[in-house]
Amino acid sequence: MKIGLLSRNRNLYSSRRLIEAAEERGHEVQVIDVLRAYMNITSNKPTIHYKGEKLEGFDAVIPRIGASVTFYGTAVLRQFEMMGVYPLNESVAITRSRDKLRSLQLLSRKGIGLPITGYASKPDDIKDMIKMVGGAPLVVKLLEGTQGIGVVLAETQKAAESVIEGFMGVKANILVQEYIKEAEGADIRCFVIGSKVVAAMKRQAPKGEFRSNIHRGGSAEIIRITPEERSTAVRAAKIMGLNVAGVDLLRSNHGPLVMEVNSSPGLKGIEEATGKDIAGMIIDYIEKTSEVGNTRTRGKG
Ligand SMILES: Nc1ncnc2c1ncn2[C@@H]1O[C@H](COP(=O)(O)OP(=O)(O)OP(=O)(O)O)[C@@H](O)[C@H]1O
Ligand SMILES: [Mg+2]
Ligand SMILES: [Mg+2]
Repeated sequence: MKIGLLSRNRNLYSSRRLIEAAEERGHEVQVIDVLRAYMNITSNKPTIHYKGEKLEGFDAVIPRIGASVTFYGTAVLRQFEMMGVYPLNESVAITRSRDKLRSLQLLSRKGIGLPITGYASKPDDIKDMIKMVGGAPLVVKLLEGTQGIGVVLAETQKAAESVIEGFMGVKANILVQEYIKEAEGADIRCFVIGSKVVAAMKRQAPKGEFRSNIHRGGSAEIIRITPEERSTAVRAAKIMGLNVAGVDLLRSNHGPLVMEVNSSPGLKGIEEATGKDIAGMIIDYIEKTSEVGNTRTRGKG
């Protein structure tokens, strides 16, 4: 097969591993920096050019589109879809998963367990909003945050009020969420391929910290998950329309709660923690599933 890897940097661990796994299996891989691709959207003959040449003959594309290039990156991916190229994850599913509110709404509609979550733009009554989500302690999250930055635990009503007021004062988009204390500073990353969790790791925050992000000093180890956790992760990926997803769960005393569903989950942490060849499994999955039009949007993007 000829596989396009949509990635801004071929030297990142995930890109390197995917190239390696594809080449080991006899496939040809071209790395495409989406920002450098340009497209012709004339009726009926979608084309993509790259460095002066037409991109042709691809059987599949693997999107590894960073959050900061979602808009243009998904447009390039959509163009591939319109050309009949099989996408590992579809553009519509990626767009959907990048919108945290939309994702939570979709998951809630299907009855997936979620922490009680509130969202507001300019509430007149912050006290009532806090009451609505069950009161302090609360987790307040900047929607644009990653790696745990902008995730704050407000332990008291007063702290919650002032954190929310503070974020709103600088016009930040925030979520206000029930604090799952019994998770004890851990979350579980389930790596889903197709309809299976192929690997799972537990990330544990250091002492005195509730955020399990590796960037915040968290540590990762392989973990056995329960059948309920397994089915929750698989269902969440499916609801988002993602073939490959990183589903983050919190263990609450009323079952697994989905924190988020990631459409370009990194391979480094999970391969190191579990010793599994996730890149190889992704390429095997593409071999089994890549067919023209084998997407929910039937190649219409
Ligand atoms: N409602 C919650 N209850 C308990 N712990 C939480 C809750 N929300 C988040 N955490 C902890 O804080 C960490 C960071 O939160 P989250 O994953 O939402 O933000 P982020 O990692 O900054 O964002 P992103 O994953 O998009 O980069 C989680 O991994 C988890 O350990
Ligand atoms: Mg996170
Ligand atoms: Mg996240």
